[in-house]
Amino acid sequence: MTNPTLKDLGWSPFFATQPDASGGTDGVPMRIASVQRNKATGLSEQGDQRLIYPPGLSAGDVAVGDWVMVDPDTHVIRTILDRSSKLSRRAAGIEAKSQLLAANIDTLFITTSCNEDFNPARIERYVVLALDAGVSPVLVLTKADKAEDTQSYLQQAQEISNKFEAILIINAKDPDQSDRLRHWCGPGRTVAFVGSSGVGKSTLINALTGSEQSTADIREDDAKGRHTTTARSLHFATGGGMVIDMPGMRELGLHDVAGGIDVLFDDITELATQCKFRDCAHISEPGCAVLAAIKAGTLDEARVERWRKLRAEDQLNSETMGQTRRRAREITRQHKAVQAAQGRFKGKPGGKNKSGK
Ligand SMILES: Nc1nc2c(ncn2[C@@H]2O[C@H](COP(=O)(O)OP(=O)(O)OP(=O)(O)O)[C@@H](O)[C@H]2O)c(=O)[nH]1
Ligand SMILES: [Zn+2]
Repeated sequence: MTNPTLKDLGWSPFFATQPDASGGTDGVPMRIASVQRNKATGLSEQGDQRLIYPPGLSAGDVAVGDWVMVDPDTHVIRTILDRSSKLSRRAAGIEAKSQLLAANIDTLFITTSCNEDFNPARIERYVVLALDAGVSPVLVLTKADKAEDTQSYLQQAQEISNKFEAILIINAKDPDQSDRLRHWCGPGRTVAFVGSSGVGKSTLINALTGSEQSTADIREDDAKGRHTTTARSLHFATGGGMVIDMPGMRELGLHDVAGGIDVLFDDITELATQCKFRDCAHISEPGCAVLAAIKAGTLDEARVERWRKLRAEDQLNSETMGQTRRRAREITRQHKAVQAAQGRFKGKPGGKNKSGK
């Protein structure tokens, strides 16, 4: 492939007009293709480049899909440009930390199969993630060739949400069918895949990028499948557009997605405003409009239960992560104060400040 143009890589006026990009500096814009602990890979019109994190910036601050301005001589990242969209989750593990998943995505392909993998609660999580980030969700139902009744899956999917930009039912192994995804991969567009292991994400990504990443055959008795890839990465789709692979996402802990929950469950959100008590928990309160709708048969109780759980999880995670962030800020503040004091002690007023900012 000849070198891509910035536009091929997804560069747009949204990025070009940011002060850090257009401020007359000699920084070079690059798109992050992979993030490792000690380095990142950036793509530019000159090809790919190994990038270095400056002091104060670490791998956790940079997402695959990010646009960064890079020092052309040292290849040190100068700034991360504002993101048009950002996907993050609560990092796996007990510590309440946010983990960046991907940035500057236009479409999220929520992938599941027409079999036991199809799970409304999981699909809703992904939809909330996308809607909250302002990313368009497209539901891709794979293994249609193995299902007896694909229509029932379509119907269930429609009941989950009317916010999907499209619902595709396909055999991911048939190139004519996987080609339908190209509609969202035009030049300059960026798409990402999420879904359980073994649902066909690699098969679809390989079809779009024309490359041969390894796809492991899952055993029928191994419901979780086997993970063949572990790191997130950005690839070119043949015919234009970019694809972000996000493997190994066994858990999707949500945080700070109240807006996305409100949009996905807008009917319940609207009803809840009519409850008698403002702080109604919709469990047993008198005058609860949500419970009344369930009783009248106009609202699915299981869906309300999932809505309640998602809201509770989001509130808990957002709160604990807010505390972690505040604590981290406090530690940084104290650290800076100590550095400044030491700087003064050595006769350097205010401590050292190389950037001059
Ligand atoms: N019959 C059929 N098989 C499929 C379809 N999609 C995927 N497969 C097969 O299912 C297996 C798993 O597919 P992958 O593409 O590796 O799934 P994945 O989602 O990338 O899985 P991880 O890499 O573990 O996250 C492979 O053997 C695929 O060939 C489909 O639509 N129909
Ligand atoms: Zn209520």
